[in-house]
Amino acid sequence: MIRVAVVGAAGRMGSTVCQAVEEADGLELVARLDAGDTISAETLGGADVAVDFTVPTVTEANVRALIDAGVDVVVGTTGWDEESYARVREHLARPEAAGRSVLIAPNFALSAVLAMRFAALAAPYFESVEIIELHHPNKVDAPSGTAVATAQAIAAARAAASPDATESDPLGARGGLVDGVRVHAVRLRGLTAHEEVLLGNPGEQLTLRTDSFDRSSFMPGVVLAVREIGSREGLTIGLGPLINL
Ligand SMILES: NC(=O)C1=CN([C@@H]2O[C@H](COP(=O)(O)OP(=O)(O)OC[C@H]3O[C@@H](n4cnc5c(N)ncnc54)[C@H](OP(=O)(O)O)[C@@H]3O)[C@@H](O)[C@H]2O)C=CC1
Ligand SMILES: O=C(O)C1=N[C@H](C(=O)O)C[C@H](O)C1
Repeated sequence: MIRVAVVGAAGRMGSTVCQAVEEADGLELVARLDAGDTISAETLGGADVAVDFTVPTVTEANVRALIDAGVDVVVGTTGWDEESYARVREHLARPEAAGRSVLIAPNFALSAVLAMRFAALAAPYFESVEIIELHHPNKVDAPSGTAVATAQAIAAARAAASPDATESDPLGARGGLVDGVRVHAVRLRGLTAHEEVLLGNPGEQLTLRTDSFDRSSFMPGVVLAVREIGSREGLTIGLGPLINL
């Protein structure tokens, strides 16, 4: 039995994860922590693994506290970058953290993980590429962590910038640049989590689209990560390595 604590347990994702853990074979939910709770071996209730779905401003501090409390950590919270990954690697490399492992994934939905991979595969074959991410209006960060990861994967796969003759854009209507890739964020009531990658060539377009209509879409990936994290070492980024992608 893998004992699981959920941090951010009262949130949209945290509460869904609590339910998924309770329903999963071989997992036992032993602690629900949220804002205002202290992270310690005692409050984690004997957990082997903690799952963090909180907010970008606190997740790194939570991960350090969870490592110090002696648990492996699965993180879905966004807001990570190369510097914060490096700090977690350093924290894990200390002798006191021997045996501890952390997985941080911007998106646990299979359709999104595959869309990111497909976008990187397609990117070198197209002149233009732009990303549109669309989310519920309660989301606190933009662009989405998934859009950032998608743009980074595209930029790593192709050297060329998309052609763009825009000379005047006082309102920033052309979106933000992530590693040279344009990202546009939509916030709309009724949406959950969606992303389109538009790839254009003369006379043709490839559109890759992933839709999470419901937070249940993230649960198989979260449960897989909880089951696998104990057999991994150090920091794993993304769900890809767990599904041979
Ligand atoms: N990787 C993935 O597949 C997915 C990632 N996400 C990401 O997960 C994160 C959470 O999203 P969502 O559930 O919608 O957000 P919510 O705002 O619904 O949930 C966040 C929860 O964390 C709590 N919280 C705030 N600070 C702390 C703290 N210091 N310690 C413990 N809990 C705290 C909040 O409490 P309070 O409201 O009282 O502040 C809230 O209950 C976001 O970064 C989102 O982008 C979302 C979906 C999928
Ligand atoms: O806040 C959300 O809802 C989501 N956040 C993640 C992100 O920023 O990419 C994953 C998914 O898009 C849902």
